[in-house]
Amino acid sequence: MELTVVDLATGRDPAARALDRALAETGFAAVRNLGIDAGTLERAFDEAAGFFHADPSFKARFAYRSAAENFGYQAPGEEYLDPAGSPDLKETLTLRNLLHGTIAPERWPSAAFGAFMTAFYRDCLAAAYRLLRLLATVLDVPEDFFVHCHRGENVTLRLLHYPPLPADAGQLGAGAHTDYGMLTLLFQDNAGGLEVRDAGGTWQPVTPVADTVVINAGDLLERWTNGRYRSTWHRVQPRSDGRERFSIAFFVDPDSATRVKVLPGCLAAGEAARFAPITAGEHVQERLQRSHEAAVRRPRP
Ligand SMILES: O=C(O)CCC(=O)C(=O)O
Ligand SMILES: [Fe+2]
Repeated sequence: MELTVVDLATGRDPAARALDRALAETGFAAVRNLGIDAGTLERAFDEAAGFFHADPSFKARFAYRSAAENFGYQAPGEEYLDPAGSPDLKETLTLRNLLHGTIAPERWPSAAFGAFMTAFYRDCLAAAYRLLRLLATVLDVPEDFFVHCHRGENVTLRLLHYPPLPADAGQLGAGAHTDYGMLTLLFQDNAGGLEVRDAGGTWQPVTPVADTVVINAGDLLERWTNGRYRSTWHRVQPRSDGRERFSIAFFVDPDSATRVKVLPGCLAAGEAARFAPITAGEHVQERLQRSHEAAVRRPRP
């Protein structure tokens, strides 16, 4: 499946219209000229490779402690993005809420790594704000409506590594899931493996498009728009060809206290809201807990 390309260099209104169409049709888009420097992105992948290729005992020093904190390293088999399925084969370093001075120095593999990732996170958030402002124009809310409720408390940078394991029947690199929040930015190498479930229920491999960033709508954006934008199911196939895969996800999730209620502009006259209002923090925590508790409830296969 070729994702619709949304080029931010085409100007505000054309870009907003293209973004609206892509999110309404598939929930996914490939964004060009998002404003992330190519050299910075390359370094982010290099830093991720350096970390994931380190000794398991080193990585374990930065272990993920709880879904409430949502920060730290998880080895392959620790997370179930599909809580009803097998554990994911990926390993991850999750970096949440980097701009508010809450991260203790010992939680970082090194001070330089922490400084770089914090700067990269800031760049990603600025890029995400450009998209949030475009969405505000199409959804007929004040320009900073979404920016104001994404100050960063739940905004999360996540480094992912899919090791080159032999194919393992029934077990995925990342299990089938929808994303929990507003939007996700996904940077990937050219290894492929990402699949999106189309409207007919068929899994479609997503062809990587050079110099674009994949974005997708999450559950809360689906709720805000009364389903106009779909929080589309996706998954990642395991690496079975001896190659490894790296990706970097940036989850743009609303601050916990945000009340997510269907926007009036997304309801036609007389149309009922399909979703009850919900608090963002509760939804995101509930989804995080489920994907992590599966590992506690069930023995490893
Ligand atoms: O690694 C990828 O390409 C996708 C990962 C993903 O969907 C997620 O972490 O939510
Ligand atoms: Fe995802």
